[in-house]
Amino acid sequence: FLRLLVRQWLSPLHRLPGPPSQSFFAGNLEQMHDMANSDLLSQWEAQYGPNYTYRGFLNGSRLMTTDPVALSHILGHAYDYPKPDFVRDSLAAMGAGNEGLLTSEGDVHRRQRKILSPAFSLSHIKSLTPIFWDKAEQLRDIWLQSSGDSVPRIDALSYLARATLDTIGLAGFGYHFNSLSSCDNTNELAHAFSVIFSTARKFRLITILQVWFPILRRFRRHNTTMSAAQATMRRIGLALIQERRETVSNERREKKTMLLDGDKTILGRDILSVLIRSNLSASSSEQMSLSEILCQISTFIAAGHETTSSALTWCLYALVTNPNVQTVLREELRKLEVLEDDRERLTEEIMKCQYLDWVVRETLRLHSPVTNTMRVCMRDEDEIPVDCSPTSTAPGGYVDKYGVRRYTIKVKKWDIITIPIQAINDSERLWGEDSKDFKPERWAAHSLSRANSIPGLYSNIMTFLNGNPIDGNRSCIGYKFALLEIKIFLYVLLRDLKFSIDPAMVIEKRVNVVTRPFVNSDPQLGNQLPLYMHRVCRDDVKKDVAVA
Ligand code: HEM
Repeated sequence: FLRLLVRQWLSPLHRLPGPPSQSFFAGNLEQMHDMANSDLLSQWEAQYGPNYTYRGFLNGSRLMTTDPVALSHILGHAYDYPKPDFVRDSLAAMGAGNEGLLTSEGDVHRRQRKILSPAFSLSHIKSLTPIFWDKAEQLRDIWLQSSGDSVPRIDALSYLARATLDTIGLAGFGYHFNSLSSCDNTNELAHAFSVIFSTARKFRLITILQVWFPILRRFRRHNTTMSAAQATMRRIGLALIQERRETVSNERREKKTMLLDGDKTILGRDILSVLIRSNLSASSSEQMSLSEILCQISTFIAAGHETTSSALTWCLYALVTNPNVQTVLREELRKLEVLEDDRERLTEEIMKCQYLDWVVRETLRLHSPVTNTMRVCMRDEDEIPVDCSPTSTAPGGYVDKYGVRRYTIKVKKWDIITIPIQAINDSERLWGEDSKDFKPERWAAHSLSRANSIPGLYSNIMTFLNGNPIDGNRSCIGYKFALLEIKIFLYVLLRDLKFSIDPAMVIEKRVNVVTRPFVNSDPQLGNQLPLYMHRVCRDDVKKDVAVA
């Protein structure tokens, strides 16, 4: 504790400008708690520039940066700037385990990422598309059946969450959650994960204390549910691994081809099978242990399920609040219908459809499922470079608290850095005055905008974190999986269904690891997105296009 106080006292971050602290104990943390629905970070950026500090526990200064040059440096040197221990611990407790890709660091991470990479290559992800099609069509049929001639109201969030859970179960490790077909949470694993992610987090002092005093983490809410979920996960995971190992050993014995291109069956194609093959091909010192493989299974669920369902839900929200965009998109997607008999070609064309791509990028920009992440400096000291290029209103660099213009930020070991993913994605400084508006067309002229310098893995947005790593790649390994899944779901759902929303309903964002919608007037119902929907036919599409 004393070390913490001394470290905070000695941190060079004190020199940076930033908002005044609100309390000695919690700094600005309480103020920042509901920032998904406030304009707090935009205001701070406008007032203090892209590099500033806010205050954490006992007024410790933490760096907040939306500066593309600083971001490239911090995220590019991922092993010198790992996730802080309390973030890893909290992700581990939420299902990712202590030895999975999301929570491992340094050489262990490098080794795991190398073994996992083949399973996330585009060619392999494409071979999983039959699962995406099946689950999207199953959901569409459920919604079509309930739509009939009337206009029913459904909670899009809960259905999409079930559909994406089923998808990751099958594509990730060949497991049938069957949560779309059984709406009552009867699957023990599905139930465990739904409890963990369902509760909105309140601002609580104990949460801050748990960051600094690990012993208090024993009193986390849902610890019992989590332990039960982890035990269930372990039991099911061990059985799945054993099954896959036997299949892969048989394959090797029979010298079957390791790649299954051309084969339309799913068996043996799931990410876990590819991981086990890739692991067996690695040298024994590089191989993952059984417990590491087990952790990857829960990591796929924790990292790949709620994130994708959140993205899809916000896509539908963006489309109901921008009905003209929904009409144009449906028209574009319906043009691809002629390829229905050739699924492979249709999938290729869906991936190439420019308007769909703009809509998805724009949704992921404005509604990033993960709104921020944290890093801690592990170099004894470092100088983080900042954007030095002058703008029309300001010269490059930043002015510190003492009025000195500086071109780097000095940091010391243990200094904490917040990467505000959503605030980078909708920064007015980077995206222009209309940065908060949903405008798919902005992507037509994107290469000319200042946002072009954001080091995002995908489309200069930070939703999947950074591309071009220098040392250590911590960007989302599943982003191709997510994009393909999102696009196929949107094609299937929008082609036959038209969605709308009650215009009087106020939708807010609630963040609990991922961002989900919440109806302001219905807090007791928790996270939800109530939408109206009805079946569309060709004539409706023509009429809508004429109006749009
Ligand atoms: C729209 C959907 C998704 C979003 C927005 C998303 C976002 C992210 C972000 C922001 C990170 C970095 C977290 C950090 O370092 O602080 C990440 C990492 C990761 N994601 Fe995703 N993700 C998505 C889908 C998926 C899917 C479908 C999978 C797996 C099937 C997946 C697996 C992972 C894994 C394993 C990591 C850890 C990578 C590493 O540290 O090397 N994600 N994701």
